[in-house]
Amino acid sequence: MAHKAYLTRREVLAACHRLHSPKLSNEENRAVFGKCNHPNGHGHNYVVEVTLHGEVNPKTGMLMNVTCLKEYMKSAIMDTMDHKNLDIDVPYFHDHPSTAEHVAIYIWQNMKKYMDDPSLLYEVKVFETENNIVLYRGE
Ligand SMILES: CC(=O)C(=O)[C@H]1CNc2nc(N)[nH]c(=O)c2N1
Ligand SMILES: O=P(O)(O)OP(=O)(O)OP(=O)(O)O
Ligand SMILES: [Zn+2]
Repeated sequence: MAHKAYLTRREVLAACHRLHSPKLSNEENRAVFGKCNHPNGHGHNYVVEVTLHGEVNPKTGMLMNVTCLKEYMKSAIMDTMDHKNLDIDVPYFHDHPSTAEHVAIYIWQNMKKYMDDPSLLYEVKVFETENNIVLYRGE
């Protein structure tokens, strides 16, 4: 019987953003997002944890070589988001406020695009700060 396990890799990226919704007026944006709506933006060191769930190959003892997961995360997360202005450099955030919720959803969708077997993706966890954390499982 093949065992199933969860495999998680962590990456840290630095990016800046401004919480602002084009669907709200400037006054509403200020009221909703407060200091995070400041026009000049602010930065975070985002911690991202991607978790896979699948069978452990009895021959290799691996669900997936972590090196492979690292490559997926480089393409889907680091190359597109690290040291960028999310609202300018990442098209997804041109019409989605760059909240941690949307960052997690964006990463989920991008990982699915790069993975050879997207069915292995179980969860994306985004720590926007040490205190603000979002968990997304594709719902
Ligand atoms: C703190 C910050 O710098 C933020 O950008 C926070 C402000 N509040 C907030 N609330 C959410 N539900 N999701 C967020 O990403 C977020 N970012
Ligand atoms: O408001 P910040 O940017 O300091 O980020 P935070 O984690 O929401 O701050 P706190 O949890 O201390 O309010
Ligand atoms: Zn922020």
